[in-house]
Amino acid sequence: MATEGKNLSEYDKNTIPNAKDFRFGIVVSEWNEEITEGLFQGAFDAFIENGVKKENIVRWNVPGSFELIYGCKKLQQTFDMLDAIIAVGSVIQGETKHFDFVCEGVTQGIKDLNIQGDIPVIFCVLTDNHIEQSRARSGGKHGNKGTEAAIAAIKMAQLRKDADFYKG
Ligand SMILES: Nc1c(NC[C@H](O)[C@H](O)[C@H](O)CO)[nH]c(=O)[nH]c1=O
Ligand SMILES: CC(=O)[C@@H](O)COP(=O)(O)O
Repeated sequence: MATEGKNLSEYDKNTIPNAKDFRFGIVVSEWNEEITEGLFQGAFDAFIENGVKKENIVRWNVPGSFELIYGCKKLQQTFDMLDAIIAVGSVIQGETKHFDFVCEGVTQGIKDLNIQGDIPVIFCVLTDNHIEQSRARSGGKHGNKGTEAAIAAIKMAQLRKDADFYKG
């Protein structure tokens, strides 16, 4: 189902693990700040609504979505007690193929961080044709992808905790 057929902000609270002891990082791209601030707020609010303590949420900013890769890598290394990280970005098609390379680079880079690192990195990067699509997905008619990302982060933090428990 495409985003068009669902609301990114809707979730069943009964399926969300207890997040009160989890610690999260959010790395936010400054490109398309109107959009990325909306995504950040959606994620932050969802964390608080699900019991995460404000003091357990750390935010770093990076210049653009391509820098999310390095920023998330350094956050993993610097705060190794984090339970999950969200990478927040907004890439909007321009006149050239740059959009394609930024989107592909960020996607592959964040994928690599999930393979190489031990802290899950959640992909909260909008890749839109125009800003109206971005607005619709960062608190507009389709909800907020930041909310969706926070829920994913909580679920992956719980999966990681369960895996470590079973590993002993
Ligand atoms: N056009 C967009 C960019 N471009 C900048 C790159 O992300 C990067 O910062 C630059 O190439 C220097 O390494 N970034 C976005 O996040 N969104 C865009 O629409
Ligand atoms: C995603 C981008 O880098 C893009 O917005 C840059 O715009 P342009 O392709 O017109 O240089």
